Amino acid sequence: MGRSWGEKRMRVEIIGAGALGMMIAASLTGAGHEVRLVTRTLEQADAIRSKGLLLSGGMECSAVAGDEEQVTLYPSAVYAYDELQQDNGCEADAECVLLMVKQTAITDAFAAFVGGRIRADGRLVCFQNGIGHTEALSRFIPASRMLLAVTTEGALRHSLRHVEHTGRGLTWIGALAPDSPTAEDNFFQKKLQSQLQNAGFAVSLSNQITSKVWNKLLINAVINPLTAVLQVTNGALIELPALSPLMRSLYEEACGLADKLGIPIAPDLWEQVLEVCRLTANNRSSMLQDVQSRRRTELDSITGGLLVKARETGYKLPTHEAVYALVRSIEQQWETQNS
Ligand SMILES: NC(=O)C1=CN([C@@H]2O[C@H](COP(=O)(O)OP(=O)(O)OC[C@H]3O[C@@H](n4cnc5c(N)ncnc54)[C@H](OP(=O)(O)O)[C@@H]3O)[C@@H](O)[C@H]2O)C=CC1
Ligand SMILES: CC(C)(CO)C(=O)C(=O)O
Repeated sequence: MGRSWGEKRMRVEIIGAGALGMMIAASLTGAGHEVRLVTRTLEQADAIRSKGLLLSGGMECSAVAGDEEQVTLYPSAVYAYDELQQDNGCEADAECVLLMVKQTAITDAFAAFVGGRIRADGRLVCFQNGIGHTEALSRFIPASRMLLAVTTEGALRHSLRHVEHTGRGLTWIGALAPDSPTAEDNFFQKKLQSQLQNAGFAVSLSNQITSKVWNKLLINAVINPLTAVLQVTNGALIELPALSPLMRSLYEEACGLADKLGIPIAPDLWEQVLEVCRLTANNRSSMLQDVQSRRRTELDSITGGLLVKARETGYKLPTHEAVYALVRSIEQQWETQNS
């Protein structure tokens, strides 16, 4: 008899217990999956081990909460990165590793660590915004074992263990190397889709995930740097008439590059950019949050990712060059102060 992808719970390892990692870990735990969560610090691992994850928000359609406004959930295991670096008997036995760190955390040493966490028949699913990370990871993990996820779910971290699900969205998942998928590849994707759906997420599979990644990249490349430079919420961008031509230039330059690279962009993407500004009007973009917390932003994977592709193809992105220099200068101010 054939296997059914909905029939069995998954054993999942989530690396990165930030906003997205804690929210998805809590939701999968609530749906009965075996979740191992990997934090950066021992302090956070201890906090979650002793008091659990606190999930709030988004409860109206959550699979875990019923009528509660917040729930506490205990993942099956929690480890700090350093603990897993030591030989502590925690095998790389998850069928699926969900990577939920920011692009800025993906150094060669970290990519090698992630490679060591994937079992021989396991899969890595990368949730990062932007581009460039798969090149670093594929030095340690075969491309055939990597999937990309693009999500418009919103999550906000309030403390080491409290996360708020700030907005329900959609998630697309697809293979990094979509040509000639095996029966095993198809089975895995359908199982992951079914299990995430059963944890309350709206998930679609895509055999054009690169195009989805680029559509989200273009949205981020228009919104994020401008909010970071101007220190305004997403909604303010469409309230300031003088910004409109600048946003449009960023958008058109990036569309021209995608076209040159043969990557399909949704015909209504400009309307989507404006719609994201309207729907998330009061939100601070992730880049603005990073700037305000003096953390290194994902600039190099968003605007910088476009600039790398442009250089490789001899394409010019003057407006993105200018915006890159502005955000990078903001980062350099505090790098100089801290050195
Ligand atoms: N938040 C959201 O709503 C969405 C986020 N995304 C994307 O998802 C990715 C994650 O975003 P988000 O969750 O917001 O980011 P966060 O910064 O909230 O979370 C990233 C987490 O990774 C942890 N981390 C860093 N290095 C390591 C390490 N060596 N081992 C284990 N953990 C590590 C960080 O730990 P520490 O805090 O201790 O430094 C942090 O908790 C980003 O690429 C983002 O663009 C996409 C869509 C929506
Ligand atoms: C879509 C947007 C701009 C929402 O804030 C985002 O993805 C981000 O902040 O990184």
